[in-house]
Amino acid sequence: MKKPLIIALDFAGKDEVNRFLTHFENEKLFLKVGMELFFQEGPSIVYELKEKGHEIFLDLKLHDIPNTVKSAMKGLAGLGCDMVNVHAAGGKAMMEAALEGLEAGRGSGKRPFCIAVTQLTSTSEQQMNSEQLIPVTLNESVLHYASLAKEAGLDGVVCSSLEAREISARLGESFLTVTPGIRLLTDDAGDQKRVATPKFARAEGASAIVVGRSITKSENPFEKYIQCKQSWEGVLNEA
Ligand SMILES: O=c1ccn([C@@H]2O[C@H](COP(=O)(O)O)[C@@H](O)[C@H]2O)c(=O)[nH]1
Repeated sequence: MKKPLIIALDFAGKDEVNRFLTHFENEKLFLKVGMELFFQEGPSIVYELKEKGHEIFLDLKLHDIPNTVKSAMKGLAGLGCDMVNVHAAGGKAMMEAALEGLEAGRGSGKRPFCIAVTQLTSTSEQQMNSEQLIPVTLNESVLHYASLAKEAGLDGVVCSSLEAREISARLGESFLTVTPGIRLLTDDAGDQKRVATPKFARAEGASAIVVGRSITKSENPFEKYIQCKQSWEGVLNEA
């Protein structure tokens, strides 16, 4: 994977997506389809975006018993997306089952990358300790989930940029660290707790950044996309 900037298409439906994409006429993008859009539009949204030449991260964060996740992944494998994910909290057996499902469903096609969410970037250490009753540091929890994902054979994790460096150091550079919670310095963090700039994410060795509202809610989405891209590529001197 070539260090993509992935745009989170958190929209209610196709019309909004198509309106948004008019700002990106000749760009081939890496787009994230999440629950909001997929639950509204179903598989056709993936087919249509792929048809336009975009790469797709289908971010449905599966978390269920192994048998259910395996069957669901078998279905998702046929959609032609480039990346899918699960919650590492579902456990090693569930993650192994996800891979089995993807292998079973891919036919002659390429298996999409399969990554695991560690701790959501909207979770703080205090919240994790008090609500999930996980009595370790957030860093430890993320590293533990990342190790579990690696043992299960997954291709990488979703984590914040703050944990990317240590994950790569422990689990290897080829183990993907896909990092949401990305903001330029002047952007509002909103519900995100573990936030960083694209430039910081690159310095910490993140494999990919996921940017949603900073671009999608901007008055000039293309200009904001270019700013984020330049910060990610180290061209724009955003701290
Ligand atoms: O830990 C996670 C896992 C997934 N996400 C998703 O990324 C985008 C981020 O959107 P922003 O508007 O840039 O905050 C969103 O689709 C989340 O579902 C995440 O933020 N954190």
